[in-house]
Amino acid sequence: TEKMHHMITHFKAVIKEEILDTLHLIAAGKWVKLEKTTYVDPAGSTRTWETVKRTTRRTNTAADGVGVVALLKRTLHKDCVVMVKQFRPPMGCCTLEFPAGLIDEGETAEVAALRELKEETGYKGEVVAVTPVTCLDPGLSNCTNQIILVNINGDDMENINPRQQLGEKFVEVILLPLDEFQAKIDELLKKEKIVVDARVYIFAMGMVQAFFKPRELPVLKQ
Ligand SMILES: Nc1nc(=O)[nH]c2c1ncn2[C@H]1C[C@H](O)[C@@H](COP(=O)(O)OP(=O)(O)O)O1
Repeated sequence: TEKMHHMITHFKAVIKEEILDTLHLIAAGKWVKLEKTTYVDPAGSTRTWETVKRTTRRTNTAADGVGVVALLKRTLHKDCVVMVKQFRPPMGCCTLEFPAGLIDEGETAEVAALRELKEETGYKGEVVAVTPVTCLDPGLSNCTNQIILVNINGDDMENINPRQQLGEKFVEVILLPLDEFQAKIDELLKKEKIVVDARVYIFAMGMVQAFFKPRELPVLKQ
């Protein structure tokens, strides 16, 4: 296993992708393309993989898109996570997601996050933290995201009656209290045919740990 670990950490990965890209294009649409990626595995065998890529990826942006974890903070209200529900054609149903979108040409992830939040929810936020570039479904696609943590001052006049700026999109805004985030998502899932985004549910599980089991001391396992 030590030899295997060495081979994996010294993986030489994809070979001459820029040349093989054009030779091994299987199909291309306006938004996505399907390619055959050639790479060398740890045992030295040359293999191929069917890879989905976005055609919209910019050369000067770190990630394809952003996801926004937006916390709405208002006097005399519980802090709420600002969520969006929308019909997603690939899923054939509605999904519960963090506000999100693709990064436009020349935009930073932070600017894209505040723009998408404003468009999809109407809220004006302030960036609190930014994740590194994260992968989304690496067995399928090279798609990447940065998650931006944003605070929204709900007492600010601008955020009292937020108005979405959607264009051709149809997005429903759902506010869920942070301290009951997982329970409220579970309620929604029971009530309607909706699929929750993995990042959202993992965040919800993390919140349960943070609220109810902070600094749990290590104990002897039974
Ligand atoms: N895979 C896609 N197929 C499409 O037919 N259209 C697509 C795909 N991905 C993006 N888009 C279109 C739809 C929107 O008009 C724009 C921008 O999407 P954006 O709002 O940035 O991202 P999402 O919220 O994740 O849709 O791209």
